[in-house]
Amino acid sequence: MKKDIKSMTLSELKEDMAGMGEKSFRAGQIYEWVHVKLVRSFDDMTNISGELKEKCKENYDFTDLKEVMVQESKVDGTKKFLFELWDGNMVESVWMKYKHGNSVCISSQVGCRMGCTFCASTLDGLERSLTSSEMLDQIYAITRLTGEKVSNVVVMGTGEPMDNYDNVLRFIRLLTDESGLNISQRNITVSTCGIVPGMRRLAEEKLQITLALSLHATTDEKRRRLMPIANRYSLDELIEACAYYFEKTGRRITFEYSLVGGINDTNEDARELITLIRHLNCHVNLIPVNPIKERDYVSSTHEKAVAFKNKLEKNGINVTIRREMGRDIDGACGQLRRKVIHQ
Ligand SMILES: C[S@@+](CC[C@H](N)C(=O)[O-])C[C@H]1O[C@@H](n2cnc3c(N)ncnc32)[C@H](O)[C@@H]1O
Ligand code: SF4
Repeated sequence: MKKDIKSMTLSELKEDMAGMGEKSFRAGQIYEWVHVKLVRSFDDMTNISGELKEKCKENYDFTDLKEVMVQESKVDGTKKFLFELWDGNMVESVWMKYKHGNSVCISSQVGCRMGCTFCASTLDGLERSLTSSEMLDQIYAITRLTGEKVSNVVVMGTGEPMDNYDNVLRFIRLLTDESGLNISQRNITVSTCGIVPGMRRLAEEKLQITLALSLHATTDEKRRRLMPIANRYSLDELIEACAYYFEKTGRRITFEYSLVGGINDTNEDARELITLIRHLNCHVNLIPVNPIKERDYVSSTHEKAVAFKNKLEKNGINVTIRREMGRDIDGACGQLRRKVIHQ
């Protein structure tokens, strides 16, 4: 079986080159073509001999994505890309322009098996996990297509990163490698629905990335109604895992809280949330839920969202209402892919 060259570290590639009787600087050249110059095939590597290119083609797969569709928001310029993978599966990625730089939201799996009731990504279950190279490809393709540098990456598209732990970790190491795109760890956020062993394992890696926890409810009972994963891990365990992440990394936790009208946006919910997290070094991101047509959840009103935010703020909690990016372009992740595969 061929190896996936884009998922290999520079030292792994050096070892391989030595095994092929090549000089080690060749590994550096190839790595630069792949991860800095972002070429799409061995044939584009102009300083590599024909003979070595052939050897590489025999030994390695070179992943690439096919752009299927782009939607551009007329409101804020956000672009949503639908890409086709080598096996015909599709993934979505989103490009957002902020004052501090360009951010890309990538998918980590094709579909998801976590079953959160408000999420379009899980409606068809999990197809498969993405390789590290397929996660990098989303960023590399968007960089080529927009002609602009990406400075921030959020693993918040379709999929549960902790359900694909090893590939996600390798992806982060490659993305932050100084011989590659060299994106700062501090500019990377990984969002999880709350798989406690994965969160603790990530804490042990002592990376400087931000861990975002999709909380969405303040009691176990309410959370179980929204997110099946809450049957496996209690809020107490989750909060302890968050404290552990901070203890190991010094990075404050982000709590994602999608406001669903009449479900989790009351005054009482705000009070319970304060009690739950006030002892933690954290930030809360309130996200008015993006309704999907398969479910009858509605977004909280703007007034409710502001009242919720004010209550948290008065109690000393850092909080923002997330700017809704690209609502006019099938904003909730997983919607565009479903629209295309079910048409
Ligand atoms: C799609 S998930 C992917 C990362 C990870 N699986 C998780 O749940 O955190 C990213 C974020 O989008 C949120 N989300 C999913 N569906 C949404 C919707 N319809 N409206 C608003 N947020 C949504 C999730 O709760 C989560 O906070
Ligand atoms: S919110 Fe995250 S974990 Fe839940 S179904 Fe969607 S992608 Fe999966």
